[in-house]
Amino acid sequence: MSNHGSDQDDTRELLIIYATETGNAQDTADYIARQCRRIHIRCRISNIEDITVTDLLYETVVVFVISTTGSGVEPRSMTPLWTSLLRSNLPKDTFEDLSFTVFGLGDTAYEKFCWAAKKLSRRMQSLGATEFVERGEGDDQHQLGLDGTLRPWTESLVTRLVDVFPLPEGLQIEPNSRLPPPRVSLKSADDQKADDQEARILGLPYYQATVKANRRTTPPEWYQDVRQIELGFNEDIMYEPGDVAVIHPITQATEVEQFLVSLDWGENLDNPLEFKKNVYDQSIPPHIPKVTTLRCLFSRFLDFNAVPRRAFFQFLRHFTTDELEREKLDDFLSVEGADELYEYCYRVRRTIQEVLQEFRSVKIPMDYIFDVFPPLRPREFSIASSVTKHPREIQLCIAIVRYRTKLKLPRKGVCTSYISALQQGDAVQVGIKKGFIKLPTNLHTPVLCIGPGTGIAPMRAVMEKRIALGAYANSLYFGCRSSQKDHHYGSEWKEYSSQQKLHYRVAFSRDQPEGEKRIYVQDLIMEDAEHIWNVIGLHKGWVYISGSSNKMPSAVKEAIARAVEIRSGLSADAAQKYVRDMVLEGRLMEECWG
Ligand SMILES: Cc1cc2nc3c(=O)[nH]c(=O)nc-3n(C[C@H](O)[C@H](O)[C@H](O)COP(=O)(O)O)c2cc1C
Repeated sequence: MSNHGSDQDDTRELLIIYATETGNAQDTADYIARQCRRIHIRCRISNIEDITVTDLLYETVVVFVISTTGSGVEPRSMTPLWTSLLRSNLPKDTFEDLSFTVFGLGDTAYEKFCWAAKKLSRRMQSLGATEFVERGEGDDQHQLGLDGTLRPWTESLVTRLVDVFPLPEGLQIEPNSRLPPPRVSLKSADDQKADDQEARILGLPYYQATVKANRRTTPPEWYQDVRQIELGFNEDIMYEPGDVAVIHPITQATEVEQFLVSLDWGENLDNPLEFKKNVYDQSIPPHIPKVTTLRCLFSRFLDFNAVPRRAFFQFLRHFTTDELEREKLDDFLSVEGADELYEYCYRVRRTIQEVLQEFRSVKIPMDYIFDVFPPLRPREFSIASSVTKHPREIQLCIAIVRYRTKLKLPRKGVCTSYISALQQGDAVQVGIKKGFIKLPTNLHTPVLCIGPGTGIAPMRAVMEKRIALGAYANSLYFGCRSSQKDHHYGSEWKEYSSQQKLHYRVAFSRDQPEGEKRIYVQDLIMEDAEHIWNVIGLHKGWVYISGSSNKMPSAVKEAIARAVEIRSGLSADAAQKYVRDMVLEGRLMEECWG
């Protein structure tokens, strides 16, 4: 990448390509574009699914923003480009004129941290592209959230870009504190009727469902509220074990009203509004109706219960009229104030709504709603049923997210709160997405499922389908705290095993007397080394691991390797390689979530 003089201003442009599964990479692309604006570089932003190898040949500078999903896998939207990039007939100098960098989004709690970004970076270099800024790795576990890694990395990107594209004469780097233009202009559309459209689930087949049941399966006093949700459809739907249901939450009407009243927008709640996009390099939530209302936007499209990003406080700084509030916000945004902001907001998971209740003099100009409020995101849940056993139905096993921090009110998950309040007969929009599980076509091939906690959901789908097809070489290892409180689908497992259709093992971690070692699924796997080797080694069985705990999959794979070592006579290293090879052969699959 050579230095460009100021006479080449038309080249002060780059392409940001994002690959996202749940939207964070798109937000990140928006943020990078805003930072590039400060140095007068124009960014075009593209979803990776719209990009081909040929498109890349026409680019000179590209910033990739790539998340990782499903245990080291690239987001689905990236698969077509990724497959083309892997073609062996691409010459080694394909991208010799291209400078690129990658910012990965990931979570260090997963074994394959930022895997998709790493793979892409390596492949681009092997095809001749130059990595002009070292790859960045965003980590969900950072105490300041994504901002903790994204901000310093973007600073280094900006510095490098200024090096390469010196600022044209007369132009300065704009300070971060400058108020960006709003993403949209809103105007009243009194003569038109608002369309109270649902938020669509992007790029997926989606269906109208009716709630048939919403049952709490754990006792009221139990620490975790787990729900059995049954959704009925009046058409045939198709899904396979491992597939996930995507549900778009709707915020409760009273909550939306109270919030809009608190912003002084109560009088405009139902006034029809039209909006025009003002800026080319920032996104707005997809599928917003052409004529809408504040009520519709805050019920279905915008999230005021999210924990705010740092940029939110930057906007508040512009929109407060109170000197003391401004000082407080300046403190939060200063380098020295980072810890204070962490304590105030991130550690206790304070929400946008709660922050606004404290900064009372803030008046948000309505045109800034898409800048200040993040999109209300759909969430994914592994389906716990099979169409074979439950036609026209989807069943889910969901733990309602609720926990305490130092703040008085308990913290609640946005989507699971919506789900927990669903009543029989309510309508829900459901998208169906392919999961990462595949079943063996040969019914004699044994399967071994390990799904502790709500990780049991996709395993129930596997068992229902296998048993309905007459495949009885099934093993299930389940773990929970108590035989009485959270033994999900326990009676079904007992019945299948009494019919010799299932080898069922369960670890109740808290049922032992005080002081005794707690037992988990990995302990049972090690105890059952002979059975495990019989299934995976002698009969070439397939293994599925599923659960919400990030550390569990590696502990389970470790235990399987130990079992292999004990029974097969392989060395410890060879046994570990055996398990890694099972992953490569596609006979060990994971469906895990954070
Ligand atoms: C089901 C699931 C699987 C994930 N697997 C990984 C993983 O294997 N490695 C990793 O670094 N991060 C993993 N993550 C974390 C995401 O990469 C991270 O949350 C990121 O911010 C998501 O960005 P996106 O919204 O653009 O897709 C996973 C997240 C989920 C929900």
